[in-house]
Amino acid sequence: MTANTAHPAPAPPPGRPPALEARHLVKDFRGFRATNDVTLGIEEGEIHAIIGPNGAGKTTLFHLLSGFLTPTSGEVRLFGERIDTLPPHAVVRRGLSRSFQISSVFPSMTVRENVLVALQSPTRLPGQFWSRLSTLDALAPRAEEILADVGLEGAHARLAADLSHGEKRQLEIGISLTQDPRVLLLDEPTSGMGTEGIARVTGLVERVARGRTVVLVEHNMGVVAQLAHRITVLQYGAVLASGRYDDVRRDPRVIEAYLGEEAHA
Ligand SMILES: Nc1ncnc2c1ncn2[C@@H]1O[C@H](COP(=O)(O)OP(=O)(O)OP(=O)(O)O)[C@@H](O)[C@H]1O
Repeated sequence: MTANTAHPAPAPPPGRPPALEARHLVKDFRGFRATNDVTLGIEEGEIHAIIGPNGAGKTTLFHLLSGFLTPTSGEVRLFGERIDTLPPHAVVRRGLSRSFQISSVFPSMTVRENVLVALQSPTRLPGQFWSRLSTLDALAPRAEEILADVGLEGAHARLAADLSHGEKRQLEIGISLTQDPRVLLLDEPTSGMGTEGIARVTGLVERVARGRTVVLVEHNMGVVAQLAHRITVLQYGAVLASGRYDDVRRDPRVIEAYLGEEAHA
């Protein structure tokens, strides 16, 4: 398996801070250290995969990076600005959006309604939870655009409950895009999918990554190899290795800890 050659890793803009940065992040849960001194810089325009065995701390790191958990110590910075002290909605306003491993889709609404509700969420229209119909009309073209971006243009009138698992993931990514994120965090976007769904969502991530920074947790190493410019391997909450896919997969510590035989392929 070879690394992402379709688009080379972007060169970090000189003098600019990373898009997303963790500095000495620590998270303790009642004495258990789930995140152990994680320092990590993700450059603007990069697709960065976070991998590691079950329980390695990937989801906890995601929660910390997106403001859903407050670190015990350390810092998170978005384009140089500290965000670890901000609530999640304030982090979204600054340009970071995430999708969830647990579905965030409203099943009893249509696909289009799900996107419209997200478009008029309080993070976009402060002080209003449910806007007037005229506002909904104004948002309709953007909703159609997002549905086309995620390949659901033909499904806008269907109930979200009736979507396939893969289509739900497409819709979740669409919902994340309503916030116009500069940095998009995707938690296991291909989990539970067959070959066809994996190929569709991988292509979708490639598309939405254009002009954005994407960080994803992903177990499927084929997907990681195809998408990621750089990867970070977590083990016991700490960074075991971080760098270009081809370099990291040859790191003997990574081979021993995680990749196993696949790394020799
Ligand atoms: N709220 C919590 N309270 C106590 N322990 C927690 C909490 N959240 C996570 N942990 C523990 O922290 C460790 C890391 O969990 P985390 O879910 O971040 O790992 P992961 O790499 O995402 O795992 P998986 O691949 O299975 O999703 C695990 O041992 C988990 O039991």
